[in-house]
Amino acid sequence: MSIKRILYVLTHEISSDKKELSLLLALSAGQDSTCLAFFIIMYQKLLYSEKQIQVGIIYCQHNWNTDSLNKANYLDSWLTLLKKLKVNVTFYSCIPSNPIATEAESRKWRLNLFNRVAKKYNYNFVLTGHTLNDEVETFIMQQFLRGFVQKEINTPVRNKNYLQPLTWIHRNEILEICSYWQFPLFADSTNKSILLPRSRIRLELFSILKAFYNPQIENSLKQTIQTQKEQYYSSKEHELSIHLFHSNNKIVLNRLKLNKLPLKTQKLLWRQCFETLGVFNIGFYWIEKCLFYSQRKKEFIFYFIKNIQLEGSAKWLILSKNQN
Ligand SMILES: Nc1ncnc2c1ncn2[C@@H]1O[C@H](COP(=O)(O)OP(=O)(O)OP(=O)(O)O)[C@@H](O)[C@H]1O
Repeated sequence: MSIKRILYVLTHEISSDKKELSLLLALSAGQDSTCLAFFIIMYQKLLYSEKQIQVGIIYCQHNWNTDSLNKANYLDSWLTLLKKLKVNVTFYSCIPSNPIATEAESRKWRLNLFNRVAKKYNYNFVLTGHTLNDEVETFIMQQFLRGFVQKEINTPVRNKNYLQPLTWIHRNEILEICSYWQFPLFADSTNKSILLPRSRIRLELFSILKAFYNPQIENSLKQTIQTQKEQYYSSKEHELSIHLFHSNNKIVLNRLKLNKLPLKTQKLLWRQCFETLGVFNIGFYWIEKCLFYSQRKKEFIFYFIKNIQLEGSAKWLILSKNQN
């Protein structure tokens, strides 16, 4: 993996016409975000004559496992190194006011914190070190562990200013870069605990799939995810044009516009509508029902599971949730 290519991707991801740019990097001390930190610093140094780039590094010390203290010490030495290199970086080390018990809670806490710090100090972008493997593992969790980890895999506080510039690189390639450049790393013991669903997928499921079926399983899945994402974003664009009204318990759609969209897009849109009302992973059967009813020109009312109903008239379709 060439450094040039990574810097090229970074430049594209962080495309901004502004002369001044400020980036907040979420550093966990793991290999991926450490590697990203060094790339950002390189990017800052290389572009210094064209752009003024402010770099902030945020580390959240959630203390939900015993490694956190060691990590904090490790980060101190990392910072000393940055000072030696005369790098202009602002560092934010954050500790929760109350103890956090689980990984899911600490994740929620730190995402909120990233947003707050970015807003307060005017950072244009928040960058995380997610890799191709993280995306693939999340995909598997969404497919097979529905409901159980729904809260963990949904990231409600994210917004478009979140960048994940390493999602096209395999974790092993990052490790190679880190070893080659001898970046300081911290091995988080929780990454090895099969009690966490994500680690179990990585350490057990993928190792079996790789050994017996497809050594490139992550890359193959990544392509599927990419196609899904493209469909999702194109349906998001359509969504804006057919939504007339939209709240947590009611969505009004323009039936005529909806019926002009390709079937695939209509299906995705219905799925998104259910998700807006808090119903995730709606079955194919119900989506087919929506397609069937949206073709009907007569007035109708159809009751779904979970207090959801679909009402239709010649022009409108109203998907709503009964609160009682
Ligand atoms: N405690 C934390 N403080 C700040 N950012 C974090 C923290 N934990 C995770 N992140 C951010 O979220 C990304 C993905 O989180 P994940 O739990 O997969 O990290 P990790 O595997 O422990 O470390 P890394 O991704 O750096 O190898 C990290 O790359 C980092 O950008």
